[in-house]
Amino acid sequence: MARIHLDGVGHSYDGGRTHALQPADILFEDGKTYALLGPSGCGKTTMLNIVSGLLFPSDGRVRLGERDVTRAAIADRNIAQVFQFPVVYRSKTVFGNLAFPLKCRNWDKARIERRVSEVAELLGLTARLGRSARSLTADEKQLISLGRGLVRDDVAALLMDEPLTVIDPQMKFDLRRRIKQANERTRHTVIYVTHDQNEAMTFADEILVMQAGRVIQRGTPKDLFERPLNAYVGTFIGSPGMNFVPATQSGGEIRVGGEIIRNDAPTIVGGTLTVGIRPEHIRLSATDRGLPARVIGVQDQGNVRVVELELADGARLKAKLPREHAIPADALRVVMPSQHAHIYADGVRADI
Ligand SMILES: Nc1ncnc2c1ncn2[C@@H]1O[C@H](COP(=O)(O)OP(=O)(O)OP(=O)(O)O)[C@@H](O)[C@H]1O
Repeated sequence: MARIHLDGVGHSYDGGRTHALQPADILFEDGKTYALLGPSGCGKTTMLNIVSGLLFPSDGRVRLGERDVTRAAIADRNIAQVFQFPVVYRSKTVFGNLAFPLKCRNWDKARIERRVSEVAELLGLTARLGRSARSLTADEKQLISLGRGLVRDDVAALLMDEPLTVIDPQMKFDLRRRIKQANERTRHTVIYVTHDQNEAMTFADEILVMQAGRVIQRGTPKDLFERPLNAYVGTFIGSPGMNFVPATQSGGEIRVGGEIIRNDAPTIVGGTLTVGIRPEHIRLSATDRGLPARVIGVQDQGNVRVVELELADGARLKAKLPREHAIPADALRVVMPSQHAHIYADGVRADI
C-alpha cells in the first residue's frame, strides 16, 4: 500500500501542442478510495494510465510512496489494474485465473487456496471455481478480472477503469458494496475511473471531478453535493443537478425575484449573479412566504417526485420532494432555505 503523488504531472499526446491532462499536483493518500469522475474525454484514463505505467507523462514526476516511478515499467510498480472489458485466460479455470497473480509471486499452495476462496466468495464465484473461463458469460468474465485485481493484498495500489460497464445493472449495486467491503479489509489505495456520479458517490472516500484535463474540485461525496465550487460541479453532481436562478445584490442582501434569500452575503465585485440551490433543498408552500411560482411538470420517480417550476420572472427550477409531500394546487410558493442557497458569480462560488 502506498500514497501516490503526481508531482506536476501532465500529458500531451501531440508533442506539447495540447494537453489531454494539464500539469498539476495531485496526491492520493495511502489506503483511501478515490473516484475520477467526469465526462468522456476529460482525461480520466490518461491519469490512470500514467499511474499504472501504461503511459509515461510528458510533464512531471510520479511517486509511489517514496519511489520515483515516472519511467518505471508496469511490472516494477506493484499495481493491480482492472479494465473496462474482461481480460481472462480462456484456457484456465476460474480458480486458475484467480490464482495466477499469486502463483507468479510464488505464494504457497495453502495461502493461494485460502485467498482465492475468500475472493471467490466475495464475488459470488465459489460455485464456478472449477469451470473453464471460456464457458462463462461476459458478466462472469468481468467478475474474474475484478477478482484478479482484488486477489493480491500486497499491491501498492488498485486501479479500476470503469470496471462495472459490462456488468448487469441489477448486480452493479451489490458488487460496488462488495468491492468496498473487500477494500475496507485490505486498505488498498484505490483509484476508480467512472463517468457515473452514482458509482463515484457510493464508492469513493473522495471524488476528483474532472473537466477538460483538469481536476476542478475534489472532496467527499458530501462536500461535492453540499458545497460545489462551480456551476459545472453543481450540475454534474446530483440528479437532477443544482438549480441556478438569477439573483441581485444590494449590500449584504441577495434577492431572487424581489425576495430576500440571503442577508449575510459578502460584497461580490462583478459577474452575473445566481443563487445555486439543490432540488432536494427546495420546499413548496401554500402560505404567503416564498416566491410565487407555477408548476410546469411533475416527474414521478417512485418514492420521490421532481417538480419543474417557473417563477414569476420566467426563471425555471426543479424541486425534488418525498412522495408524501403535497404539491399545493393554488398560490404555490417556492421556499429557498438560506443555509442551502449558495451564491455564484459567473458560475463560480462567491460566498466562501
Ligand atoms: N492514444 C491517444 N492518442 C491521442 N489522443 C488521445 C489518446 N488517448 C486519449 N487521447 C485524447 O486525450 C483526451 C483524454 O482522453 P481520456 O481517454 O484520458 O479521457 P477519459 O476521460 O478517460 O474518456 P473516456 O471516458 O471516454 O475513456 C481525449 O481528448 C482523447 O481523445
